[in-house]
Amino acid sequence: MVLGTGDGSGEGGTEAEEARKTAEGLGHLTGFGNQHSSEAVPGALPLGRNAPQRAPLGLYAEQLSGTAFTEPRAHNRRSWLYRIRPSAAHPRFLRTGNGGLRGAPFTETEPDPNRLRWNPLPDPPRGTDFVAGLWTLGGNGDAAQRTGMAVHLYAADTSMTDRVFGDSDGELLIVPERGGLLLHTEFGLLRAEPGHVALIPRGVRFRVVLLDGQARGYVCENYGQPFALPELGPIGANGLANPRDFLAPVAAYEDDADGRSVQVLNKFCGNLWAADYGHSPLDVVAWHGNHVPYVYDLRRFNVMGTVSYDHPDPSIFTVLTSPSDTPGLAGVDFVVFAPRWLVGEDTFRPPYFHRNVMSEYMGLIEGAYDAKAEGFVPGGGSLHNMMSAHGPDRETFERASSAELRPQKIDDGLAFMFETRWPVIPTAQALQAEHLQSGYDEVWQGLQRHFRP
Ligand SMILES: O=C(O)Cc1cc(O)ccc1O
Ligand SMILES: [Fe+2]
Repeated sequence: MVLGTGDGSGEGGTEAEEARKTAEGLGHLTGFGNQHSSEAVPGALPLGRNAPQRAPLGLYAEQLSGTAFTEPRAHNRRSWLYRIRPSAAHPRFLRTGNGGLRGAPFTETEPDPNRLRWNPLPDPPRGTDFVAGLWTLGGNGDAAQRTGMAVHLYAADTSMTDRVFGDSDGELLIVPERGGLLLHTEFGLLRAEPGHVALIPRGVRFRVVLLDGQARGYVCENYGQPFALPELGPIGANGLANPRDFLAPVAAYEDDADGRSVQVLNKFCGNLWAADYGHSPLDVVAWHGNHVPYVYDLRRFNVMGTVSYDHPDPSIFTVLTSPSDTPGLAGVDFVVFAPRWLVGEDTFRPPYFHRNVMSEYMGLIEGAYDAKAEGFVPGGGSLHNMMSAHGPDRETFERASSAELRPQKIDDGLAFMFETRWPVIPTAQALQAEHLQSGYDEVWQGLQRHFRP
């Protein structure tokens, strides 16, 4: 597929309608971590070698490495791109404004043990695109050490046209809450609707077209090892997120007339840098490899749970995990609370009261969450940092303690969690935000004394 460059004036419909038509007709490749390959023009992919003396069709060969050359095969991520011009053909990057974006290390505020909860981001000023609409809530680790993560939110009302974004600091797990996204990446196009997640690997350039005229959601920026599927252990060979439900794009390229200027925004060690390319950097005609973007529909998650008693730990809901050097201890896990049946006998069924060494940022994509009767709303989020006491609010506790324990379908919501081994240090803007809720502690007030010795 050869693509227009999206100046928003396509004939026969609005930009959003055109984009939706494109999004609905997209092909894709399936599987997680595969060695995929794709060519938009037959013969563009060299056979039998990666770097022939002259690449086919006059293309330039370029390797994009997401892991060190020498990492074990099981972890190694790299792709070969065959493009109209090499990425190296660019002028100097210059610093540009970071807007609401912040990076690790997070040192603006004193680490705060309090439980915090936010309402959704306010609507953005008109003309805000995805990158301009990014707003960092907090994070941990150090981008320069390739450890830790950041929690960002975004609110946008405008498509990116003459600019693309790439993140040297980490991969981006995008969780749309409102408005579909059409992601034009170096590898081709992906459609991500609310209820899907999209992953843009470290360094991969992309621009975001809005399918519904406005968009809102969450982003987990993972500075550490790339997200992988969790081991299944005694669960067996199937279940949780099944590899074949991950969709990678097929090759599609933009071929501009010379002279068009495209701004490439690069996030590097927390700051934004910009360079004007004289061509579209989304000019990859063919590619192969496993450092690739993908989307996953969270409703495909094969939920496991108890069929006897007790509330299983939410690690059973892990979609993707970024491992650390310590087995079982994730830099960050992405966990989904998807529709499921609750059947536990003599069991307090909602999430239990707990204090956790891991830090939990939670967001809501739609509906409600079974631990919170009120105040945790779609587009909002909560932060329960290392060892902070939390769990069901008063209303949920009272209801669930006396509920009749019939099999019960939870199908009125889609919540998720970024769970990380280090505390999430809020940014100054997150602590000063008008949409930070006051009085969150009150949801646990009034839990009665029931002790009868
Ligand atoms: O705090 C939360 O709501 C997340 C969570 C859910 C659950 O089912 C068990 C533990 C846990 O931290
Ligand atoms: Fe929790």
